[in-house]
Amino acid sequence: MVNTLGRLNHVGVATPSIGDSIAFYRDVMGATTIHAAFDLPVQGVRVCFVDMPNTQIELIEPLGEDSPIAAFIAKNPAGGQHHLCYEVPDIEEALAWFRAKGARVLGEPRTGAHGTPIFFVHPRDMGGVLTEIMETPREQH
Ligand SMILES: CC[C@@H](C(=O)O)C(=O)SCCNC(=O)CCNC(=O)[C@H](O)C(C)(C)COP(=O)(O)OP(=O)(O)OC[C@H]1O[C@@H](n2cnc3c(N)ncnc32)[C@H](O)[C@@H]1OP(=O)(O)O
Ligand SMILES: [Co+2]
Repeated sequence: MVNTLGRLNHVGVATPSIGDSIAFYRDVMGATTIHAAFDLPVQGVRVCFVDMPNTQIELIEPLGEDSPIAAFIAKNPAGGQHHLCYEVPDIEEALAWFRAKGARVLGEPRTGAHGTPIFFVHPRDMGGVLTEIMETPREQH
């Protein structure tokens, strides 16, 4: 059993329009803290965090045709819940653990939207849930 799994950092929500989604979370859901959207070319997405009392919603919009979420949006044109992200204290330790279990890790760790290394595990090895593993930011260790 993985004994280093930390808090749920965010719920990834894919959207065809971050602008429309921001309006929805602000005007319909009553979100009060919505951070500025920004492009993250290394991950192929435009990102915007919406704060919740206990976690964040991570709105992601495809950045170009090669985006890893392009196929998801093609299948779900209105968008939808895309991934869950858990924190771990040590990304290399977590990577070794998932690989030793035979889970399909998608690519190598890269810098994520919070500036710490992340990797993804295929939904087929995670009960149908695309899972992001993220190293906890230093100041929270
Ligand atoms: C903002 C930056 C960063 C952060 O710091 O937080 C991010 O969160 S970036 C988020 C976007 N990046 C990624 O998702 C990278 C990892 N993802 C991938 O490599 C791909 O999306 C994928 C998981 C391999 C799927 O790629 P796709 O091209 O869609 O492949 P398929 O269409 O062949 O799907 C294969 C299989 O998986 C099912 N699937 C696809 N996406 C999801 C999903 N989000 N949740 C659950 N299941 C998913 C798909 O339905 C296929 O299933 P079968 O039909 O049963 O084969
Ligand atoms: Co994410």
